[in-house]
Amino acid sequence: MEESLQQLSIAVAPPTANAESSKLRKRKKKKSKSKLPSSLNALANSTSSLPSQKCVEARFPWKVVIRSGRGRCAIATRDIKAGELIVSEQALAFVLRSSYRTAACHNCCKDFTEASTGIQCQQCNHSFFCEECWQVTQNLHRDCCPVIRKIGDIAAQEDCDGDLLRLALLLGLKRSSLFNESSKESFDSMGEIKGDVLVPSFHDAMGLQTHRNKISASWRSSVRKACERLVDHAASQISDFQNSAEDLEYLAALINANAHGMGAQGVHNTDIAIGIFPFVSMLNHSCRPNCCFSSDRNFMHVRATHDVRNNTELCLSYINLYEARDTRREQLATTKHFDCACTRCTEPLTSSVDRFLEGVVCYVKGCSGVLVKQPQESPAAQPPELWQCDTCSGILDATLSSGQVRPLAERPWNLVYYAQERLSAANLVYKERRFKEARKLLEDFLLEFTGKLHPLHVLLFDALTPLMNCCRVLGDAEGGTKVCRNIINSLEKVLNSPCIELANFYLCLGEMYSERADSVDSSAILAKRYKKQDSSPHANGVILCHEIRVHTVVHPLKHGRCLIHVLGSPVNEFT
Ligand SMILES: C[S@@+](CC[C@H](N)C(=O)[O-])C[C@H]1O[C@@H](n2cnc3c(N)ncnc32)[C@H](O)[C@@H]1O
Repeated sequence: MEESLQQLSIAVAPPTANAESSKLRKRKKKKSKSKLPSSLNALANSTSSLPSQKCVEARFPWKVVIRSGRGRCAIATRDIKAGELIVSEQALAFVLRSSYRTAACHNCCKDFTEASTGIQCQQCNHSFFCEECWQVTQNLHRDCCPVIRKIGDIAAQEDCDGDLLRLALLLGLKRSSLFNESSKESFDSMGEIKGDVLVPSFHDAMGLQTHRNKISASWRSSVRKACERLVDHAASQISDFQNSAEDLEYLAALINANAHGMGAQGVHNTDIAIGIFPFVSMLNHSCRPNCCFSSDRNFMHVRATHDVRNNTELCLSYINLYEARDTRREQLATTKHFDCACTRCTEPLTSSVDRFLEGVVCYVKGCSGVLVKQPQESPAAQPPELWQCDTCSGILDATLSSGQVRPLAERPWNLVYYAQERLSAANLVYKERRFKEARKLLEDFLLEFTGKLHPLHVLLFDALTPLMNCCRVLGDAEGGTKVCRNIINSLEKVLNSPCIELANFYLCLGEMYSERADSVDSSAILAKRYKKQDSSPHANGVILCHEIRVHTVVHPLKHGRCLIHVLGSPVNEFT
């Protein structure tokens, strides 16, 4: 889910499907007899059905079942091999993020290139289309274009996310078309399979979670005001706009709980758009997922990253997984409004890899264990905290004799605090693009805290990516390669490889080998070596793993490397 949406994170009043703005009510009396069909109301409150689930079962190896505490889940209906396609789905609706609105077509999400920059709508000035889409959608777009033009102002004045409002408007239009007799899409229309792709209907989105009762009051207030203004404007501009402010609020909450980022082709790690994919949304989150998703234009593809047994739940990750357990759980609770019940979050901390991510090296002489912070009764409790070693079982608190502990400044809670401060200072310099200084600060930070914090500690890990980038910007591809290898090493120990995070860093590694090969002109021998490394098992690992993400996207790989399908093989076999 997207950061800006998360910041707004949500609180939407329960939709009173029959409540509508007075203006719309008046308008409907005059213009339209249609009202929200009762069966649609029923779907909106249902958590038990996915209206078009027969389509899934007919084409893909999973079905939807309900599990207590997790709602609907996607369950494998046979053994699935790593790399197999779980689902391909066309977006029910999507919007380009405002900062990338010139990057791709607003109808099919195809990237623009230097040669073809897209046609800008001269009415709203916001939307861009490729030539093919402009031919077929310009009339449809003109209907909602005056409203789209207005959304920027409404969002700014009501302190609300414009992209969220645009997507809510598009979903609202889908909803209207369901019971608009003149529309081609009839109320009975259901999702369908076209070719190998699921094309959802609005029905399929209606049972999605919204967590409206858990949303903050400030979000509710700003989104509510923005939706009221949006509805007033839309009702005066769009014929048969059958949505009240409550309806749009409901859709905004649904978007916040379910929207997926969509990446730019050829640029890893960049979400240029957000979209709603009701079938993909059936997959719950796990901090140890067995599937991953990738987007290609306005399609989302999910693949298994591991072999999966029949009857096993299929899960994706909604968040960054190289985070401490508490941080992950807090992120999911505040931005997605649920308490994660995945296996990684519920296994005992003492035997989980999670203990290393916040662990401090044990102070007891001769012990190679890790001190783990013990759960406190109140999460807001102040230090001294209680830390216990996972190996010698030594307990560390403020009362420990001075012989056993390092100076006060190095007690775990102080140590972690100082490390955080130092890393934040270094990151500030990095963000100001003072790369030389930032590199020095990051290297000093690592020097000081390696050996004190556990080698897999998130703070040490978090220093590595900016350090690698500094090396690259400063032209030190060799230094960058070393740091990248450290990142991969930590990721492989912590995450359920192969996974997207690993794939991205393998790709970086391959790119850096390419850069090194290209930059070496004096020594043919060195260039040959780098080229060899570039096409080495490591680099193959990049391709094999990365392909999960870019399955249908041709990534600009150098030296004519081709994408090979060996997704079933764990990355380790290639390192
Ligand atoms: C995208 S939906 C997934 C489908 C959902 N279970 C349903 O019934 O529609 C995300 C929601 O599913 C539930 N969920 C997903 N992953 C979960 C997890 N690891 N633990 C508990 N609940 C989870 C939460 O309610 C979350 O807001």
